[in-house]
Amino acid sequence: MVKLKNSPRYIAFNLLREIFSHHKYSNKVLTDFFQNNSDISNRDKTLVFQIVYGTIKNKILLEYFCKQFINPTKTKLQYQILLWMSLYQLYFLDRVPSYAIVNEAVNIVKTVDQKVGGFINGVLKQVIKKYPDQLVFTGIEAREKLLLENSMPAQLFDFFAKQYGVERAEKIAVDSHQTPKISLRVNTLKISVAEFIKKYEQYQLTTSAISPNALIAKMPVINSELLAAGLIYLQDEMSMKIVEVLDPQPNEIILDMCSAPGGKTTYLSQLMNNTGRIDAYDINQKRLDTVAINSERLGCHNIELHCLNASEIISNIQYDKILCDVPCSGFGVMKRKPEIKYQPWGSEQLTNLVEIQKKLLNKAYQLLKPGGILVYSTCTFNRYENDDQIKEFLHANPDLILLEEKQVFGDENNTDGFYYSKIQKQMTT
Ligand SMILES: C[S@@+](CC[C@H](N)C(=O)[O-])C[C@H]1O[C@@H](n2cnc3c(N)ncnc32)[C@H](O)[C@@H]1O
Repeated sequence: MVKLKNSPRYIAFNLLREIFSHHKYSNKVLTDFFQNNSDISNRDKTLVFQIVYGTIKNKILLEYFCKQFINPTKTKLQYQILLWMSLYQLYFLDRVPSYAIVNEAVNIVKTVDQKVGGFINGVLKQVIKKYPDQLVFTGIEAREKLLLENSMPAQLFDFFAKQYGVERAEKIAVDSHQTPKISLRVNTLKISVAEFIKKYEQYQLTTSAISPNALIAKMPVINSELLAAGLIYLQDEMSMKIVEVLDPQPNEIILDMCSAPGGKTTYLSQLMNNTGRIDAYDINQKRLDTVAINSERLGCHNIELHCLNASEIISNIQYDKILCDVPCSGFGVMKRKPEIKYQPWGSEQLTNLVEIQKKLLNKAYQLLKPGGILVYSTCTFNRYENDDQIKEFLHANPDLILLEEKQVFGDENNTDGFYYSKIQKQMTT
C-alpha cells in the first residue's frame, strides 16, 4: 500500500479529485502539492503533471467515450475521474502497457472501496476491446466533433458564438486546446535582453514580435536557476504588452489595483527602473504574499503592498497612471488553465464579476489625476466584461477619452487572450 500511495497515478487521481470536486485550478493544486512533497523524482513529477493536465485538457472527449460504457448518473464522480485518467493514459501516453494501467486503476479504486475494483476492471477491458488502438468517432456531426476534439462545452461555445460569431467561436475552441508557448520576460533590472540571449542559448530562445523584453524558449525553464536568480519572470507576451500600453515612466506614482501574483506590477517596476512608487493592492493576502516574494526575487524596490478591496481605497493621492487588471472570467487563458471551461458559468457568476469590475473602475476614476492615464484589462472574451463595460464607464464620465482599445484573441499569435482599453482623464480647464 505504501508503494501505491507514492505512485504517480495514485497522486494524479487524488489531485484530479481535488480539482474536479472543488473547482480548483490545476496549476495551483499541482504547485502546492509539489512544494509540500519535494522528495518526488522529476520523472514521477512529469508523469503526474502529464496525467493531471492531459485529463483535464481532454475531459469532454474522455467523458464522451466513457459514457458509452457506464451510466454517469449512477457512477460516482471519483470513479468517473479514475476512468477518464485511465483512458487518457491508454490513448494519449505511450510509455505504459495497457495491462499495467488497468491493474493500477483497480488497485487505486480499492483504496476507496474494495467492491468497485471489478467494475473498473470490467469497464476498462470493454473499452480496450472496442477501441484496441485509438478512440474513434462514428456518426457525429462536424460541430460535435469540433467540441469533443477541443473539449469545449457546447454552452460555452454558444456563448462565444452569440457574442463574436460562429467562426470566431470555432477559433476560440481550437485555440483553447493548443499548447501555450514558453514565454518569459527578461528582468532588465538584472541583465539585458541581448546578454541574456547570448548567455542562455541552451534554452533555444527567439525574440518576440509583441514585446521587446519577451523571449520565447523552446526548452522548459520552469525548474531553472534563472527563475531563482530573478533573471526572468514567466509571463505571457500579451500580459507584458498591457504594461507597455500604460507606458510607465521613471519617477511616476502609479496605482496597480489588482496586483497578485505580480507579473504586471514587477514589470511596471522594471520599466520605471525602480524609481517613483507603485501602490500595489490585492484583496487576497496569500496572493499578495506572492507579489512580495516575486518583487524580492526580481529586485523590485519601488513597490508598496496593500491588502484591501481596491474599490474601497480611501486616499488623497491623485495617481499619474493606474492599472486596473481586474478579476475576470479568464476565457483568454483556457489553454493554460483548461478547467476554466468546466466551471459552472452562469449569468449570476458573470454578473457578479461585472459588478466588481465596475466598482474598481469607479474607484480608479476617483484616484486618477486630470491628464492621467488608466489602463483597464481582462484576460477574457466577454463583451459585458470588456467593451460594453468600458462603453458604459465612458458614458458615465464624459471627461474621459478613449485612446486605444483592443480585443486580442489567443489564436492570433499563440498568446493568451486579452482585452485592454487605454483611457485619459482630461485636464480641467
Ligand atoms: C487578473 S488577477 C491580477 C493579475 C496581476 N495583475 C498580474 O499581472 O499578475 C486579479 C487579481 O485581483 C484580485 N482581486 C479581486 N477582487 C479584488 C478587489 N476588489 N480589490 C483588489 N484586488 C482584487 C484577485 O485576488 C487577483 O489576484
